[in-house]
Amino acid sequence: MEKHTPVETQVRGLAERARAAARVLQQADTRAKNEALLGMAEFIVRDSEEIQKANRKDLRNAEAAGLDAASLDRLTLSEPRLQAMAEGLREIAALPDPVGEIADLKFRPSGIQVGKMRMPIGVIGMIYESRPNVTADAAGLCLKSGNAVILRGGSEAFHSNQAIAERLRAALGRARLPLDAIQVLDTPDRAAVGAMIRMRGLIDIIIPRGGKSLIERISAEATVPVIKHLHGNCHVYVDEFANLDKAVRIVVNAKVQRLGTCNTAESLLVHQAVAGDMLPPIAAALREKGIELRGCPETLKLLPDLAVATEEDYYTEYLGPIISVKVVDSLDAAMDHIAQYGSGHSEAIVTEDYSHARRFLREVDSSSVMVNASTRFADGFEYGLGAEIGISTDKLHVRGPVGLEGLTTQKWIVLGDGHVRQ
Ligand SMILES: NC(=O)C1=CN([C@@H]2O[C@H](COP(=O)(O)OP(=O)(O)OC[C@H]3O[C@@H](n4cnc5c(N)ncnc54)[C@H](OP(=O)(O)O)[C@@H]3O)[C@@H](O)[C@H]2O)C=CC1
Ligand SMILES: N[C@@H](CCC(=O)OP(=O)(O)O)C(=O)O
Repeated sequence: MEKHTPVETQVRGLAERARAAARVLQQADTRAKNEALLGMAEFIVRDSEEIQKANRKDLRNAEAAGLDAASLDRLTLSEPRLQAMAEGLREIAALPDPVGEIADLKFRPSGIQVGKMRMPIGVIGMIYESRPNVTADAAGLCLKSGNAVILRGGSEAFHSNQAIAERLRAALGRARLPLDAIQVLDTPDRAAVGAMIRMRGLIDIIIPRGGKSLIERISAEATVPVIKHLHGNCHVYVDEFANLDKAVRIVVNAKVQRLGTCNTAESLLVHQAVAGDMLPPIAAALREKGIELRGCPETLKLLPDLAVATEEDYYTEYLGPIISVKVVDSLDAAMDHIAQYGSGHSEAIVTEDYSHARRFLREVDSSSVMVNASTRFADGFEYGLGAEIGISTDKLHVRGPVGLEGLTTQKWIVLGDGHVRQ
């Protein structure tokens, strides 16, 4: 008989219970799911002091471990953030239920009707950063889309996630839905991640949200299908036909609006024909916001006091107040640079030229490609999905911001009335 480690046995138990819960959830009616979502919001608000107490424990440990200020901020659950989490759950309750939706129903010459019905995926395993609000967002989206979920948040958020999960599960119980529809791993041991990603047959999809170390492990070890939500080395390309005012606004917003998110711009490309006019004001606007620029030799001719950008810089997602800069001699060179160094997340062109905009949209192979807009728009809420589980940098089964629909699949349905094939 195959031997399992204690962690593997623990994760298998969770996955088996999730599988059983998923079968019930698949049939759950919208009213029960919404009742649970509203209950989750209610309990999070009601027990906000308890949740913040657990969060303070995490914050103390994280501070002692020397976590940086941006990460501490992401970990913090203030009263307004808990209110926002609750509001997010209420918004998910208000979204239409995608499960059971029938589309494309058509008569065939044989007389049968053929169409597609939207279904939950089943059991989702999610591994994500130390941002405890994601626990509620992800659980809410999975529930509404009829999926059971096993959540593994960052270890720094361990106590916060346990406290939130307790409230989420209490709401499931009140709505008479299976508690095992939402389970949070109760160990920070990374071996549990290794076990989750090999639970083929019990977990249907793994959604990893994270950076390099997570990518490497998933790529080497996962046997369960994966929808990667990975790092964003996002670019803004200021074309030779760019409008200066738009360029400054877009570059500043894409870099500065939130430094630590995956859709933040990490690299600025500027066409050489306009670099002399546009780089100095763009650089000044970025520096005013405390951003350090690291440039190529051409950039340094215009802005000699900058640090030199190395090859490594162009591959780097800083998640902080630094941006790499490169002067390029054509639209093709900009797109080649993005193809080589980018992570396929989100890229923007600033241009007034229709043909360049069209080529950029068509030829850049990233999950979101934008014309004259900030990469920070790559977000489920901004795209009208209501909420998001994250941004898929994979091409299968869903790409870009993933909302309720991305957490479902479609099966074929056939309606006959005694029809047989000739
Ligand atoms: N595309 C998207 O939707 C999103 C992408 N991101 C990306 O995430 C990154 C920032 O988040 P960050 O917190 O640094 O991410 P990390 O990759 O460090 O951590 C994310 C999660 O993965 C776990 N993990 C990391 N490495 C391993 C490993 N080798 N084995 C097992 N588990 C592992 C972490 O656990 P542990 O706590 O043990 O470290 C944590 O739960 C950025 O690159 C950002 O772009 C962030 C949000 C959304
Ligand atoms: N869509 C989000 C970014 C994705 C996200 O949640 O990233 P992160 O803040 O790194 O966990 C936003 O635009 O704020």
